[in-house]
This record gives sequence, C-alpha cells and structure tokens, in this order.
Amino acid sequence: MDSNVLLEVAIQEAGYEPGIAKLHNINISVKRGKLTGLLGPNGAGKSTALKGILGLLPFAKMTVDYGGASDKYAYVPEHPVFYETLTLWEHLSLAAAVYDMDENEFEELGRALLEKFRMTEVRDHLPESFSKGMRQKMMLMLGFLVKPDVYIVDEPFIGLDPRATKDFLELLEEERGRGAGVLMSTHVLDTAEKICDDFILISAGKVVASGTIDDIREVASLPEGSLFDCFDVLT
Ligand SMILES: Nc1ncnc2c1ncn2[C@@H]1O[C@H](COP(=O)(O)OP(=O)(O)OP(=O)(O)O)[C@@H](O)[C@H]1O
Repeated sequence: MDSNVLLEVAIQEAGYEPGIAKLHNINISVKRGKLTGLLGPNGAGKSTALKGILGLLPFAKMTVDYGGASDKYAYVPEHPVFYETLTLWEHLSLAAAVYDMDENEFEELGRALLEKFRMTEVRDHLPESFSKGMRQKMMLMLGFLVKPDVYIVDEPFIGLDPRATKDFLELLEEERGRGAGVLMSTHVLDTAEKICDDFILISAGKVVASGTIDDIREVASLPEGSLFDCFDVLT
C-alpha cells in the first residue's frame, strides 16, 4: 500500500443482520494530511460505514487496513457518549490514561483544548448539565487530545455554533499539517466543498460518485456545479 495512505477500507457487504446488507461495494481511502468527506442523504449508510470501520457491525464482509499509520485513531461519534458520573476534565484524564499519555503533556494539551473550545469554566462540571453543542465539543476535545494518525468523525457540525465550528476547523487544519488524515461524514456541503480533498458520495448504501470535486462534477455532468448541485443531481 502507498505509504501516504493511512486508512484503506474495502466494504463488500455490511449491515446489522447477517444477509441484510445496508452497504455494497464501498471503497474508502484516507491519505496523510488529507480529508476525505463521506457524503450522502439521510439513511444512505454513512454512520453504518464508519461503524464498520470501527468493527462495530454484526455483519461485515470488509477489510480495514491502517497501512501507513500506527493503530492510533480517534472516533468522534455523531451522538455524544459520556459517563454520567465523570466531569469533563475526568473524561479527558481517562482518555489520556487509556492512550498512555505523559501526565505533563496531558495537562498542557488538556488545558489548551479547554481554552480553545471555551470550556475552561465548566471543566469540573458533569456533561449531563451541558448543552448539545457543549457535549459535541467534549467529543471533539477527546478526539484531539490523543493526537491520532487518523480521525474518523461522524457529522461534527450539527450543534456547533459558528465560533466552535471555526475553532474545530482550525484544529483540524493544524492536525492535517502534522500529517493526520481525516475521514468525515457530513451534510454540511458548502463546508465540505471547501475543506475536503476527496469525496465519496453514497446513496442507498452504494457509491454514486467518488474522487475530487472535479471527478464528482464529471459524474454529475455539471462542470461548474457546486457540491450541493452535484449532490442534488446524483442522490
Ligand atoms: N442500529 C441499526 N439497526 C438496524 N438498521 C439500522 C441501524 N442503524 C441504521 N440502520 C439502517 O441502516 C441504513 C443506513 O443508516 P445510517 O445511519 O448509516 O445512515 P446515514 O447515512 O448515517 O444517515 P443520516 O444522515 O440520517 O445520519 C438505514 O436504512 C437505517 O435504517
């Protein structure tokens, strides 16, 4: 495998029950420093594909190869998951412990992330008391804390205010500068068009177009079209 490819996924068939495939023949690759956008309408199979990559599907005929990367990846789920009895800081601490981070490095990075996402004041609060956006920020902070080679992010934008979106995009840009690759599913097509290097457009569990924006435009027969226009034609 090309050493610039950090994640190579080939899904033949996958789903929630044996024999009932929700995904068919989907290939995904994430390159060093690049962002691959996984796009598609509601129910297309984006979250299912990400769950497959994480090994969370009961039925999956697929291969996942972290070839050029160490096995360090971070998954940011669409719906925040947290421990009711742990504060924000304790969640960060737990992640640091799981990833065997150096204590000083954790303190420094943890504090910087709290500041970046404007969450310093609530660091000792329980996430139960957080708004939807604050919970989403906590999930993003947990991802960024461990500095993985590959980020797998499921619809990060819903719930984030414009400032938090900007902070998130800045951090993502820094991480890509460090060489991390990102696979991100989203519906926010104008942002996706600006930030993604490669796109995989799926509908009803199948790929309808993939490649660069120009590849997508070609398949949609819209040489000047926006991603939104192409999405509209193809799905
Ligand atoms: N836990 C589940 N058990 C059984 N079927 C499921 C489950 N989760 C999703 N599905 C089905 O799998 C298909 C793909 O759903 P998925 O959640 O992957 O779509 P998505 O592209 O992420 O949609 P959205 O944009 O709405 O989040 C749908 O037909 C959905 O009904």
